[in-house]
Amino acid sequence: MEPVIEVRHLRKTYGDKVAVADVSFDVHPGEIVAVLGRNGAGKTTTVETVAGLRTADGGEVRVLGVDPQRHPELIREHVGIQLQEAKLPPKITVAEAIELYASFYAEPADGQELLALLGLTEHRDKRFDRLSGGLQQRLSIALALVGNPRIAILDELTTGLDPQARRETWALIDGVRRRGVTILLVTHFMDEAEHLSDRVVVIDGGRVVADGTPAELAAGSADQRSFRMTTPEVLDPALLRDLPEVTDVVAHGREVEVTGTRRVLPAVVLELARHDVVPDDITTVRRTLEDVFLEVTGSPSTEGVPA
Ligand SMILES: Nc1ncnc2c1ncn2[C@@H]1O[C@H](COP(=O)(O)OP(=O)(O)OP(=O)(O)O)[C@@H](O)[C@H]1O
Repeated sequence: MEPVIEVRHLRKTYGDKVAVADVSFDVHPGEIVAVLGRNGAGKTTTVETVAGLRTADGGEVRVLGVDPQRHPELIREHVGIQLQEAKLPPKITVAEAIELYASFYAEPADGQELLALLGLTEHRDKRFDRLSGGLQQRLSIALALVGNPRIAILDELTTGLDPQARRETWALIDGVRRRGVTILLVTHFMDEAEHLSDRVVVIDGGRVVADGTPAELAAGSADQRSFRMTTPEVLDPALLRDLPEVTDVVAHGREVEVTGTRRVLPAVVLELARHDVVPDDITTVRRTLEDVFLEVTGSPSTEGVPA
């Protein structure tokens, strides 16, 4: 199937500041793709360019086959966008906001159904300024979906929410996906990307540093393996570091973690045997997305509960 979003060598600068240096990725129909990266990585600039809200300085963006800058009416009709800060009149109620947004579209979604999908039915008469952060967030998602979009762009979906509200929001996104909406999601939370998305595009310093399914990213490159073992005596890591199959050795006392090529395990065991060392408790190491993030960006992602 043709991708519904194609980004090729996107570049965007603000004066001297390079916000996006070179970003390319595709999104296919029905996929949930997370754009993951720390603050300032260039995520928002990227997705706002996809939505036609910013103009690229270089590269190419195609949404549903067209340049979003040239066909704003098509983008408005088929792309729903939830931006970082929902700006609504303070006194508007939940139901009124949905009705107002629905009036912008020729064929809007069923407002009642949307309220139910997002758990807002019982809050329909509450004023916007009286809603908790979690409810405001849900309303902003509902508003992004009210035009029955084929693509929804959700930026920092759960920032500022408590852990329970985050989990609830995740469950709602699963519901949105089941409606067949393609979702481009911006997040700086690893667990969110891992939980919600089919594919993760990691952006750092305005460039894509990794792109794959959460499982692919966690598995690492096909040629890389890591394992842990315990040795009878504390081992001099230099013994293993010189092997051509080994790329890294980390020792904590008798516990050693070795990373290397596909053949690293037999090479290490053979080398140890030459020194009469028989390792014990050999286990292969499965990397998490957090490890991948660390590896490709050089520092941890934002962890834990949003501030
Ligand atoms: N309108 C603007 N004018 C000048 N600089 C900008 C503008 N918008 C973004 N930037 C800068 O471009 C870089 C990328 O910003 P962007 O908002 O795309 O990153 P982000 O990954 O979405 O970060 P955040 O999670 O903080 O929104 C940042 O250094 C930011 O300060």
